[in-house]
Amino acid sequence: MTKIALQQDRKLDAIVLGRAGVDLYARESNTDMADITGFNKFVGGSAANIAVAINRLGGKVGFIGCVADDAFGGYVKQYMSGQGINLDGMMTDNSGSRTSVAFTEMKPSDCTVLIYRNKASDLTLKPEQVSAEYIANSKVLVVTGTALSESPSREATILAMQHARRSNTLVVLDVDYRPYSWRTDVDASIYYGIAAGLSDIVIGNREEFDMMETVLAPGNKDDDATAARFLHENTQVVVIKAGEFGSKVYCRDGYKFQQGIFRVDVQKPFGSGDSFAGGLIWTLVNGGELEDGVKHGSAAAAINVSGNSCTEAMPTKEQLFDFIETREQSL
Ligand SMILES: Nc1ncnc2c1ncn2[C@@H]1O[C@H](COP(=O)(O)OP(=O)(O)O)[C@@H](O)[C@H]1O
Ligand SMILES: O=C(O)C[C@@H](O)[C@H](O)C(=O)COP(=O)(O)O
Repeated sequence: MTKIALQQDRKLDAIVLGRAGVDLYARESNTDMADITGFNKFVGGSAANIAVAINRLGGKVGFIGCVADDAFGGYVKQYMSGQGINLDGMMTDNSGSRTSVAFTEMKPSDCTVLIYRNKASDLTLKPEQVSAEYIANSKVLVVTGTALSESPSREATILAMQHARRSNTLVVLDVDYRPYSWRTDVDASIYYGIAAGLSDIVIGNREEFDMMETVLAPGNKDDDATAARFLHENTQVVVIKAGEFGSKVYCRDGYKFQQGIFRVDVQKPFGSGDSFAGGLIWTLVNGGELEDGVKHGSAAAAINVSGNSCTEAMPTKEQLFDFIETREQSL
């Protein structure tokens, strides 16, 4: 079994950096966007989803990001602080930017998600708004990679990672690659390469690692070779997710293992990656083994894809353990 060394004497378990926005989920299931008659409103955005996932399991969570100075920004902050998430690192931008908004169909597969991110507020985060002291108060800094796609958020994100390294705060990179956010895959692979080198743990799916290998190993599809390539500089663990095929985990000392999925009745495919990261990180900050973390992440993801949203479908600790126990008993 593998333990990840963490600083224990910290006020926060994890700070998540990236976007928090509004998710509007179709009221009707299995209906095309053109025929949907209305949407239900939730807080979403990859980083907010991960923050809520860790918080719902019982972790103490902070956030670094930015929303617009408008009603949607107010709604996002009200929801997150209402959940008990510390928002000392959450900025409000009044330059005319807009809080990120996603509209989704509700289908088990081939599900359209339209994300409105013109002049997105989260990408206005500035280096001078990132506090070294705040990050030094947390066991883990979780970076969601879309924050690297544009300046000044890109510089703010790299600075946050450098602060974390200096204060022995464990750095986790969730690749969170949204192709339309980037000019080219070459640009993306360069900045993701820098961020991966600053990270202790890198979590991504095959397509995301393909993008990160654009320059160094174009066309590579071999997970073992990918892991070997990324297990350098500060990186101790590489997690390669594969949706319904589960995930593979590689450690710096050569140890590797796989985790399968928990089969459920899927309502929508999105939210899986964010709940997976939440379950994994929550386990590690509580001193759990990496193998248990990946199992908890997989279970949290299965619960989430069978739910009606991302944030509100994140499980509590009791729901997570009940789910795992029930599934294992029925094997
Ligand atoms: N249909 C599914 N049923 C159960 N678990 C799933 C399903 N899809 C994904 N998962 C779980 O969520 C994890 C992350 O999902 P994946 O789709 O690979 O991430 P991402 O959304 O970042 O691409 C998977 O490794 C798996 O454990
Ligand atoms: O990430 C977003 O901006 C919107 C999310 O909340 C959204 O619902 C989503 O697509 C999450 O998907 P995931 O990255 O597959 O977990």
